[in-house]
Amino acid sequence: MRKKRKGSEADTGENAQEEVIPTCDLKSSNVRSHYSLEDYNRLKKRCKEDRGREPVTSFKSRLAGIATAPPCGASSSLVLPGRGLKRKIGCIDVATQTGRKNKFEDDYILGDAIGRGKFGSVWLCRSKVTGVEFACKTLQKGEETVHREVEIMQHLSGHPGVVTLHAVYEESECFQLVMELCSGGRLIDQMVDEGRYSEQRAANIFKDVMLVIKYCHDMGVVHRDIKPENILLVSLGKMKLADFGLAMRISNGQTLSGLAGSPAYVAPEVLLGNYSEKVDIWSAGVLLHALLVGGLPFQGDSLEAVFEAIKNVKLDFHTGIWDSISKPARDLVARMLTRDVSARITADEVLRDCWHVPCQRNLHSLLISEYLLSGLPPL
Ligand SMILES: Nc1ncnc2c1ncn2[C@@H]1O[C@H](COP(=O)(O)OP(=O)(O)OP(=O)(O)O)[C@@H](O)[C@H]1O
Repeated sequence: MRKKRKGSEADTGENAQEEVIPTCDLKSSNVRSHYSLEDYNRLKKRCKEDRGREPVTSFKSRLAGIATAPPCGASSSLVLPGRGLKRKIGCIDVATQTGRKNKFEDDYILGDAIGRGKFGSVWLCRSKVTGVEFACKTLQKGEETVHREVEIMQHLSGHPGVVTLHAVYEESECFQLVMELCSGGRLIDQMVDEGRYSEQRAANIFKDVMLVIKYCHDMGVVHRDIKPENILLVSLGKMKLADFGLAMRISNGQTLSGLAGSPAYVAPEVLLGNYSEKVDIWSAGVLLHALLVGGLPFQGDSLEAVFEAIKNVKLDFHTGIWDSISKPARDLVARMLTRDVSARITADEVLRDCWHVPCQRNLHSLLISEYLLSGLPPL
């Protein structure tokens, strides 16, 4: 029997709210995702105290992971032909089947561990033929959603904003996913190190994030776990979206159910039941807030409090730090963090927004806020 991984509908009950700090692995995304960046040190201490309690099973299995993937090849109401579905859902796509002929170790030399998620380890590896370095993610087959993660990565691979899947090796117990190596680290680590971003810098990274979200939506995929922990940096300030472990196929007009995501980034409608690809817009709005302000918009001392804030807190864009942020930037965050899903803007509309494509109308206010932040005179 397959185990349930991130996203099992069965876990949407009251247990979902029991766990406050689900994991103490500070290298993982959870602690940072749930709380403000400023709270990081405080949480570090609490995590230390909590160490020894039930670790991984409590979090993604109860909260983040929630919609189960259909077993590979099984039919599912969530896998319908729809927009952008360039291939039918299946197991392993031909393009990445080459690895099946050989074993992984015939073709690659395994190096050091470079990342660890709750459901897989990521290693450095080097091609024996070309000498090129890659990242290799090992996914144990027992996990129900593993097949879906592989399939969705194959479906999306090729876009400059998606981590390219180079090869898939299917072994009896696991899949080895050979991916392009993103050596710039995670956006979250840069955010923690550097604090809030200038509007110009935030706009640069945010635009790339939105381009890849729009691509996913056009391809009929909802990522469901947009957060800076899943944004990997590459050279020249470019980024790649990673970790499609919670991603789901969706067709036009279809809705998903099941609690999935990371608490601080989760959209209110996810907590209520039915939702669509617009959840990624909400999460990207939380990310934009974090980039501009240096903290998360919806916080609390418990998971319940965070959810309560997501459902009810009215953000005030007129006081405090927002004073130094341009009106177009504030407006964009507000339009993304709109609880009324039909009023929330789409990825396309976000990309057409004037803030990150400075137009005549708001260029001036952007320059003013850059000036206020930097102390340098505007150009
Ligand atoms: N292509 C890559 N290049 C470089 N590092 C990577 C790559 N893919 C993943 N990593 C590293 O490995 C970590 C874990 O990867 P990933 O998020 O895919 O695993 P996961 O088990 O699905 O994680 P999570 O616990 O967030 O669900 C990432 O945070 C990152 O540090």
